[in-house]
Amino acid sequence: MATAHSQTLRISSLSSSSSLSLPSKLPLSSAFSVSFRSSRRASRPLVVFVSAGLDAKPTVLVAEKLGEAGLKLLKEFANVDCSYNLSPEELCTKISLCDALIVRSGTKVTREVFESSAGRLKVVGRAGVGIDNVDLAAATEHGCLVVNAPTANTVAAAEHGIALLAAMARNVAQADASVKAGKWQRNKYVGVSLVGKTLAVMGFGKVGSEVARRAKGLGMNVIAHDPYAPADRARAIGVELVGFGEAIATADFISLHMPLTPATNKMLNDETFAKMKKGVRIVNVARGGVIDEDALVRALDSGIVAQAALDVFTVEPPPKDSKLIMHEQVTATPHLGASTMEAQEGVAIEIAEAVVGALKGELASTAVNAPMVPSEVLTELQPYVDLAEKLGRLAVQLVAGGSGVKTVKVTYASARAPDDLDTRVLRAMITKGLIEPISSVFVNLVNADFTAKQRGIRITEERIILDGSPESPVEFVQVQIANVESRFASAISDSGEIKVEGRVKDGIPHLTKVGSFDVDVSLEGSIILCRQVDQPGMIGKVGSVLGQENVNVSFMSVGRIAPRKQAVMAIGVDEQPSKETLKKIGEIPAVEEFVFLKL
Ligand SMILES: NC(=O)c1ccc[n+]([C@@H]2O[C@H](COP(=O)([O-])OP(=O)(O)OC[C@H]3O[C@@H](n4cnc5c(N)ncnc54)[C@H](O)[C@@H]3O)[C@@H](O)[C@H]2O)c1
Ligand SMILES: O=C(O)[C@H](O)COP(=O)(O)O
Repeated sequence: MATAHSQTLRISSLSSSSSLSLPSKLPLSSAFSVSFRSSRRASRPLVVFVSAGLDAKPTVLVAEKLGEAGLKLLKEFANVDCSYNLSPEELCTKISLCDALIVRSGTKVTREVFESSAGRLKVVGRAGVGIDNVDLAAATEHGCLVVNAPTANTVAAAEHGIALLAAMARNVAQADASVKAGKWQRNKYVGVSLVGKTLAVMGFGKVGSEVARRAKGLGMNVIAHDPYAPADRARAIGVELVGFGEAIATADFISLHMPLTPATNKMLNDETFAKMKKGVRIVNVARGGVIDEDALVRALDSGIVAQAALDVFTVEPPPKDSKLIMHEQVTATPHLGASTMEAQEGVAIEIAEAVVGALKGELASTAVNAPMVPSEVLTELQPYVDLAEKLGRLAVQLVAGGSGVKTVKVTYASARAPDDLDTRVLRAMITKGLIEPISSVFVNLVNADFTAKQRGIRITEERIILDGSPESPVEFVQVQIANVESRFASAISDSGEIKVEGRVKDGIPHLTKVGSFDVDVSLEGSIILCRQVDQPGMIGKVGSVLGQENVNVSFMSVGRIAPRKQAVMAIGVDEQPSKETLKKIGEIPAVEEFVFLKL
């Protein structure tokens, strides 16, 4: 293998005029401007979700009632259209004029909504926890970020769960209706006590654990079932985590607090009701779909379930003649779990901040369909993110037309321990760099993996663990594209792949290797790569051709195998040289091949 040396020259400014057609047919510009700009800019968004031409205020459609404080925040940044009770058709019509949509649980954000938005919709904010009313797969495919407000209504939901538990046990709703009907039925509405009874909390997350804490205060014996909850968190509040079978078989009361997922759909059904203690009482403030409602009616009729208190239903609002709602042993509320003044103000602020942040290009910490990376990690990774995207852009432009990119290997060399380096953002940005120059697809952190998969590009990642101080997160990043031909033969490494490697120096991304040649050019503006026979005067010759067209050279570097043998010259240019100028470079006798690459 050739040992490549490199010499770096900083050249202030050279220029000229002339031309040549580009050796490849690759479209070099992308439909959207790129989110990561020159690392010399003072403050840059990490991810731009709004299309580039959007200099005017973005438009946010608020499709369900939102607290005033949240609306105020939104209005400071965006045009806010509050249109409630839209039909699905009206929503699809409006959405093409909106950059963000805010909903609660009452609006179905379907695939049709994303399709109708024609790419403009960049953020869906769910003012609450459950995102089962948003088609997440469709959102991801359309590069639309989904954020929720996961914490502000936790206490409200837990309090409602406890309210339903107590109201059910003491027949509060039924007795109230009876008194209002002019009756005085003291013997009919004898209840059951909570103290000393076993409550099974199904789903020991935010709401479930708050319900458990409160139920302990009421003197209940609380057990919980949650396959993903840490046992020590449960133990800390005196709750034992048990298996599903044990939970439903031993409980006097069951309270549901898991999300609706394919795994939890109709989790309580004929089979599971049959395994419960006769006379069990059930509370559901999670999602209606976790119970098979017809099976619950049967279980109530047979007495397996003595009572149910339900805030949520498979279809909301439920049909007026619903046997379940009309059942005497059922207490029902119209999805009120999150509906306290306090929770709604909190949720509105939480979602408004997340949506505004996302529209500004910040990564929301409550993103549902994008990697959640802590902001300090993002800040540290920022120049590497820039590097990653540019290496992807360079690598794909080196591929000869018709080769078809299928296999990409990314290597990160770092002194950090593998679990101390989150490469998801870097991989996404390399994918963005690889795909955007060759398609009209807008790639962001949300849809990068999906888009790569859809295009049949397999991206594998590898780590080189370096000795030494782990001060900087990454020493260098390599992008290799296998099984392709290159427009610039020197970009093919000894092992046969197109290879580009880069580093961050003083906060600025640099290209430091092309194929087997060491170079050093800062990744700003565009780049000309030239292979020539190493000889005196080459830098001057190329520089003066560019100078004649007033093309500003920002950086130049020569990597060579050995003195007077082949060398690769990397030239950073601020402007795009004309075809004539590129042709003149190609005509310099010692130049064997060259390529112009747009960053
Ligand atoms: N009625 C309302 O107005 C209202 C208000 C807030 C939340 N909710 C609903 O309550 C539920 C819980 O909300 P949260 O904020 O506590 O969410 P969370 O994500 O904090 O907790 C959900 C818990 O369910 C667990 N889980 C997942 N699959 C499970 C399974 N198969 N079996 C048992 N546990 C499982 C998870 O591990 C997690 O700990 C959600 O469905 C949410 O939509 C309803
Ligand atoms: O998942 C949630 O946050 C609750 O179900 C609340 O839904 P809502 O915002 O429609 O009240």
